[in-house]
Amino acid sequence: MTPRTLYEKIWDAHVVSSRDDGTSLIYIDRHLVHEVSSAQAFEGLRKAGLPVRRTDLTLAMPDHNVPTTPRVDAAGKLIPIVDPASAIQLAALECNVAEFGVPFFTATSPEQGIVHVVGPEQGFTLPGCTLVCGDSHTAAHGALGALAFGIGTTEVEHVLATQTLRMARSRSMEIRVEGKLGHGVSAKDVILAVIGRIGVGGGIGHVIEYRGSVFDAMSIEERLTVANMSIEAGARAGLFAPDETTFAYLKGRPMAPKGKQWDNAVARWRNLRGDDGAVFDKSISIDASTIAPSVTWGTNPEQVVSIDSAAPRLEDFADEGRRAAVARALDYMGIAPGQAMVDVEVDHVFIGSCTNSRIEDLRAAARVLEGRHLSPRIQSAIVVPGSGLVKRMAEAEGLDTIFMDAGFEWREPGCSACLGMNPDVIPPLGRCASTSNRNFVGRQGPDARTHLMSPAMAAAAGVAGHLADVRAYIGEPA
Ligand SMILES: CC(C)[C@H](C(=O)O)[C@@H](O)C(=O)O
Ligand code: SF4
Repeated sequence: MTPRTLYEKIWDAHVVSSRDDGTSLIYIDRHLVHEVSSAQAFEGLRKAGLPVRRTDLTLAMPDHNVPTTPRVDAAGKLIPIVDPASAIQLAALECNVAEFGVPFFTATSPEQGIVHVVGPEQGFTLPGCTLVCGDSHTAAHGALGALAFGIGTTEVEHVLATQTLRMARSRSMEIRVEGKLGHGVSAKDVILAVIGRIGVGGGIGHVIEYRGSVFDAMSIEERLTVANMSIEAGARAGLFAPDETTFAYLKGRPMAPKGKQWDNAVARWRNLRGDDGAVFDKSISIDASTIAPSVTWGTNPEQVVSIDSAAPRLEDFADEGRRAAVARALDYMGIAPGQAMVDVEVDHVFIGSCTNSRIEDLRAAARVLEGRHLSPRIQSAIVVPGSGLVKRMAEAEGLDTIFMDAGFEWREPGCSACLGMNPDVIPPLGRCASTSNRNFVGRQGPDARTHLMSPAMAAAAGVAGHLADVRAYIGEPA
């Protein structure tokens, strides 16, 4: 048999039927549902008189529109949502899941959070499964060896009705990072470096497989950060082969298999790796020692540099079109060509999003903040845990106190300031050190300026009041 990549193996195992036009009907093992991309899909089912085919493989929760301020008052009574559009979205999801019998975490359940944080945390996401969600960052679940795709609302309806999806096969791409990461270099810096190298279009049409010693050494939290941003490189999905780290992470999770079923599952999952000799359509190799703590300077995640360097100069770009694009990005960001990144003053800090709101992210930020305080420049600083479970774990460790002593607000789980869809927005011309994944024009609010970075770097920027090199805040390597 021809050696196959991990992607090819999972794909082949899920093909229901194939057509001459190159598309296949793929079986879907898991479906996550949130309020933004599901309303019309449920409406479609209702009109067609169809049920949800496999409610047991579906899990819904609100995340994008929920306010991150307290949801119940001191007496335990629900606090109504002020924004009418959000209130309608959330009410629609609640009606839909009740009518169709879909398992649901309400905005006040302890398990609620961002779908991409909750899926892995609950053991809903499993190695070798196909997982979809009407959300582009579904790629994150590839961290556990799930073939995970973001889909549109029409496809959400198709999956709800049939538990299948029609898709064309993607090309395969290997991203290999070998060596040892330097002091203060995080998973976020690795994926920003990858996107900086291959560009926001570098992964188009491909499923990325992350391989090599750096990825092998990563925790699941770190792998989730990397896989999450596969989509920012244009890729269809990102995959890590499951290993002992994966099995240890999943064991005992509420929705993961138990007992004999667990043992059987692990035995199966051990085969989920690319065969020796499998050929990728594209292979990229990066030396870990070339990756530094990084920040974006522009308006897409590819526009990234190491913190100890400067924004580009226009004369660095021979191509006129590129030069104009760089000039536009710098202008939007209010950064002078060639300006040193550490000279860029910051006035907002956002620690959260499905990229960086897990317990390890919060620990990394808290480590920088312990015994320190936000700069008086900072107008808003919020920490938004990715889920209720992350929040409670952090509180049990005293991280909330560290954040609040440093001047941060400690919020309820949700997408928050990652995108301007709820009350957490960055004001026009406000500049935010953000642990999220998109720095597009207007992403965090109209005319807001976003610098993407790791949680530790965002904490350091908050303390300094300008973009700052985290290495100065975390001491020497042990
Ligand atoms: C609102 C939602 C559909 C969207 C996505 O698809 O990713 C959002 O999560 C985002 O990050 O921009
Ligand atoms: S946290 Fe941000 S990137 Fe993630 S799902 Fe929510 S809006 Fe999308």
